[in-house]
Amino acid sequence: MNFYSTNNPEHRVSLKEAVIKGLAPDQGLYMPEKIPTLPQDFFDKLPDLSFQEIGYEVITALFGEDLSVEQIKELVDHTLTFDAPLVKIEEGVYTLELFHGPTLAFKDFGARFCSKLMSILMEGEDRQVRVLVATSGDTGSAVANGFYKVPGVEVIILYPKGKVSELQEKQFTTLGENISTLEVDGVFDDCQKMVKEAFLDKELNEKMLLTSANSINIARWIPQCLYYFYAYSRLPKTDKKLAISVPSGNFGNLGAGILAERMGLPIDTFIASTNVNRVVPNYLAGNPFTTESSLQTISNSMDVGNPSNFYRLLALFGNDEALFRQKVKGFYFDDQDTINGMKNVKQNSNYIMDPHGAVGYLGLRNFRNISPDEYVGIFLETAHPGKFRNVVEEVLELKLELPERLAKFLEGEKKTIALKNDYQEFKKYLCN
Ligand SMILES: Cc1ncc(COP(=O)(O)O)c(C=O)c1O
Ligand SMILES: N[C@@H](CCOP(=O)(O)O)C(=O)O
Repeated sequence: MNFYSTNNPEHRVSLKEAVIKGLAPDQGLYMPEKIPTLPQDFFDKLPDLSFQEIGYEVITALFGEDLSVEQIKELVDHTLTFDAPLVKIEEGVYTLELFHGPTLAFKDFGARFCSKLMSILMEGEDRQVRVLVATSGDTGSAVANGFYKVPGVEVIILYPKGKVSELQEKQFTTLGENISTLEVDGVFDDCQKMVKEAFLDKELNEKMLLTSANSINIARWIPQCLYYFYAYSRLPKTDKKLAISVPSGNFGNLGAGILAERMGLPIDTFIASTNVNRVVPNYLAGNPFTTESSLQTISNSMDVGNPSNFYRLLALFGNDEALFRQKVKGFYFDDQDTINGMKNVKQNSNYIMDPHGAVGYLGLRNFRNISPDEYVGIFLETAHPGKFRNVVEEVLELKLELPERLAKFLEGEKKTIALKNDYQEFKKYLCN
């Protein structure tokens, strides 16, 4: 299958080119030229399939023309090595825990898939690839982990100084080897802008092979649709309509959910839940889409004012804005709302949410307040609360037990390079 650019549907490239380039030359995002619909018998048998079996079928439908059966099996088996349990929080409300992977965040699914797919596509080539990543916290750690010590790959992570949690920072600045990190004097959107500029810099691209492991890259974005199928498969049988709330920043995760729905998964409504970086909820409320400088919040990984995936969301609805606004509802919450949500759920359900999951929970609660009996809802819990332990411990007045694989990062020594918020400085770094 070929992939087109959201900026120009005539511009089409192969799977390999879309993955290796990451971003289209016209700055558009690559999209599958056709979205396959899965057959009804796949949906009928979903509850009986394992996560991996679901993965084989979905990935075959999307990449079956380009990859062999063995390659698809290798990819899915490498990605789905941990579970994503669906946990009941209260009547009609479930959370899908996406934090059981190596770095305890949902990005682990996409990062593992991306690194394996790149190695499959680059097999037999002796070119060195440089993977550039902009992160507000979790992408950096997941990608660093997913590509750690992978031969022929160098990863360079840009992150905003002082705006990621202590544990997130430790997870990507302490590894060394093929992972380098740049601490940028700016916000996440500045990091993202510099990375995108590098992909479009002709001079730079003549000297080196650059690619992305952010959700702009289809190899990071598409596999995120797998756990929506899995969530649906594990939901107790119900006649109610399904609403899924996605705590969002760069909107790759929500986009992957919409992709699953376009492939036939019966999700009635999506809820785009954000912190005060509310450009998408503003748009969904009927305003024109505008970007803003990002604001710092306690759900820091969602502090994005210029979400990369906005035009991909629109493309998934055939650029039909009315349909987009009908299918996706937006809500935003400030830090005090988030704190109250975390406290209420701990008190009423004895469940500890991280601040991002809490924003997802609140979006679902607001939506269900409108018509509670019609819907069953799932909100995505996108990171382990321990990654944001300072916030969680203070809000809930408790001491969190850190999983061992998280605690061990605290022992490592942070190694990073300070970088001005200036593209020329970044380019100089890359050329040295
Ligand atoms: C914990 C957490 N929740 C939510 C998000 C938002 O996801 P997306 O950027 O796909 O909207 C992120 C960052 O991507 C994250 O790290
Ligand atoms: N919230 C993200 C920002 C980058 O998102 P991505 O999905 O486009 O990689 C982060 O955790 O870094």
